[in-house]
Amino acid sequence: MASSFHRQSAANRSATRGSHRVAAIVPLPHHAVVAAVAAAAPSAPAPTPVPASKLIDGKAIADTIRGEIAVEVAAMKQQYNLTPGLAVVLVGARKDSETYVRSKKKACAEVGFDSFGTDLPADVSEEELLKVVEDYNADPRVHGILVQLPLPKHISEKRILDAISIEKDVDGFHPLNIGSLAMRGRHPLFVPCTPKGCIELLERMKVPISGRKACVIGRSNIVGMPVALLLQRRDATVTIVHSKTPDAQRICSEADIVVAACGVAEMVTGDWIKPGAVVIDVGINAKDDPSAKKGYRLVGDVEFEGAAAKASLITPVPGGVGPMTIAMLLQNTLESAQRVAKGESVTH
Ligand SMILES: Nc1nc2c(c(=O)[nH]1)N[C@@H](CN(C=O)c1ccc(C(=O)N[C@@H](CCC(=O)O)C(=O)O)cc1)CN2
Repeated sequence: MASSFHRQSAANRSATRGSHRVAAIVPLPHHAVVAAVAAAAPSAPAPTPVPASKLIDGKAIADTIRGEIAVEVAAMKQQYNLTPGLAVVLVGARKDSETYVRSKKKACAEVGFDSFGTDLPADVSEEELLKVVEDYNADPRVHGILVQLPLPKHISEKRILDAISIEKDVDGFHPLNIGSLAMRGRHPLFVPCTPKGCIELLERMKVPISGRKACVIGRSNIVGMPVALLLQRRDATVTIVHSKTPDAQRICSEADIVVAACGVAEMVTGDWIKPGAVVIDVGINAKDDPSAKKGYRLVGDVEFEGAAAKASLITPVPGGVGPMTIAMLLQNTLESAQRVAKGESVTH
């Protein structure tokens, strides 16, 4: 096909204008053929833009929260002469982890926190990493410790997370914090940041939770399981669906609130969504896109256009849950520093 597809050169086009001469034709390079075919082919209808009123703007909400935290930090400095401090430990050189760690340190500076950082090589030993955690446990300037995940395979994530002092566990991953989250009448010192961010989005958007059916897709320790516990604590009727759940789509399509945290790009399509449901998309996946500058774009675990057509409210990716993760980390660190400032003893 390419060889039979031709265009007029600019010179030939101008020569034809008004003269009815038959223009000479020149072969077109392959890439131009492809572009021209695409332009000539009946194109798929452009997706209908999602109305702004349906979008949960996580970035704007996170910015508001960060502003609120900055005000509290200034007050704390004045009243108690105390500055909240966050220690961030990075192991290895994963590009995404480096980006998140940079964003966390920048966010600390913006709200007036002190930040401390330790960058370790990917082949660091478990013992060396434990020593770093223990030093931060003992440092009174540090109110929160965060070890960026994932860790290299040779390091036991469990051993490292368990070593973080419970009163500095601002990621909320310590088993005592998760255990308290699961028990009625108990209150964890810290709630994991991404699940906490999902609930904060629902609450700030005034989405009723009590008595509603919620479906959480995914059962990870970091997101699926704690977000399900948080929804249940707010009196939602929660179903967790996962890779072994028969008929996950039907179960999800009965939910008033959907939290997608399955880690599979665009798995949750419009037919999973009940008309009027609220959709919180936790996924961040890179999808090839030759038209994008980087050659890819970020998509969630939800197929956005299809789900948005059914939902009453939906988070975009990027700009939905992601920015809330860092805002909640700051909030947890502030709470930790406030406990110290007020001399509150930490009990479980
Ligand atoms: N110790 C931890 N490790 C990891 C956590 C965590 O909560 N604690 N969560 C994720 C990564 N993460 C924070 O660490 C994180 C992920 C995404 C975002 C974010 O703002 N995403 C943006 C898009 C960013 C981009 O362009 O790539 C968005 O969704 O708008 C912030 C933090 C795993 N590790």
